[in-house]
Amino acid sequence: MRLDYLSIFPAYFDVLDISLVGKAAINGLVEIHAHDLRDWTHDRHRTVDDTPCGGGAGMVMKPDPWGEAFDEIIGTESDPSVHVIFPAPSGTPFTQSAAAELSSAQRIVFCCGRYEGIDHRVIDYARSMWTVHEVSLGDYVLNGGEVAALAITEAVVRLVPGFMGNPESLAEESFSAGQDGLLEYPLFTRPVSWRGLDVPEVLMSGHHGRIASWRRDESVRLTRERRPDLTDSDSSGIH
Ligand SMILES: N#Cc1c(-c2ccc3ccn(Cc4ccncc4)c3c2)n[nH]c1N
Repeated sequence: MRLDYLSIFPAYFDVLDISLVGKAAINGLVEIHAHDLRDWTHDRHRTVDDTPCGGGAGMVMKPDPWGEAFDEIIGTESDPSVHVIFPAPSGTPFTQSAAAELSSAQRIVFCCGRYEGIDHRVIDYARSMWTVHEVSLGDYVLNGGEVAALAITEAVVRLVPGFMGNPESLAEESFSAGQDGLLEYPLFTRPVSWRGLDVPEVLMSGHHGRIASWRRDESVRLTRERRPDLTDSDSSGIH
């Protein structure tokens, strides 16, 4: 899997070299390429933004640098196997199932906007050439797309076959298909007693059936408390 990041702050992605994603890069599972969008400007000030047509506050990212960067980084041929991701507050909420789908992609290009966003023609052009995803991390406002690109990268790469030492652990995580769309149950390890707080006795019983039942009950309880929106979905084990 090749991952490209287009941003006016490419140094944001240096962190990928020290993380597990960096290890995946060393193992050849992923290739990481960060690019400075300003490298595709031609004026002295390396301008990437301009005022919004129709007025309004803030600045909008000009289409020209994006188009020239696309030509050099992706090419000028249409290829639906290339996934181009535009993080945006107006995007579709990014989910674990979206991460799972992207984990089989061979090429992902993250377009990290800043200011008020990117000229919409850039997204329209990308849609005419590649598979585009306009996604949002959640209902809060960030200053740009870089943090979202990092979060999406981690969610996707950890699902790439060969990345996780123990792929079975993925099946028990919150939001995974194996968890019936429920939140993960509380976790405990040694010591059994810590500052007057004890590990639930059932977990020390060695009775696998009771342990499984306790864990399921806890997942259902937590999901009902914290994510009632998940309890109505068809994939959840609660109805
Ligand atoms: N994914 C995601 C996001 C973003 C996000 C993503 C890309 C850009 C580019 C520019 N901005 C700043 C901005 C733009 C418009 N309105 C308000 C702020 C961004 C925010 N904010 N919140 C999320 N969950």
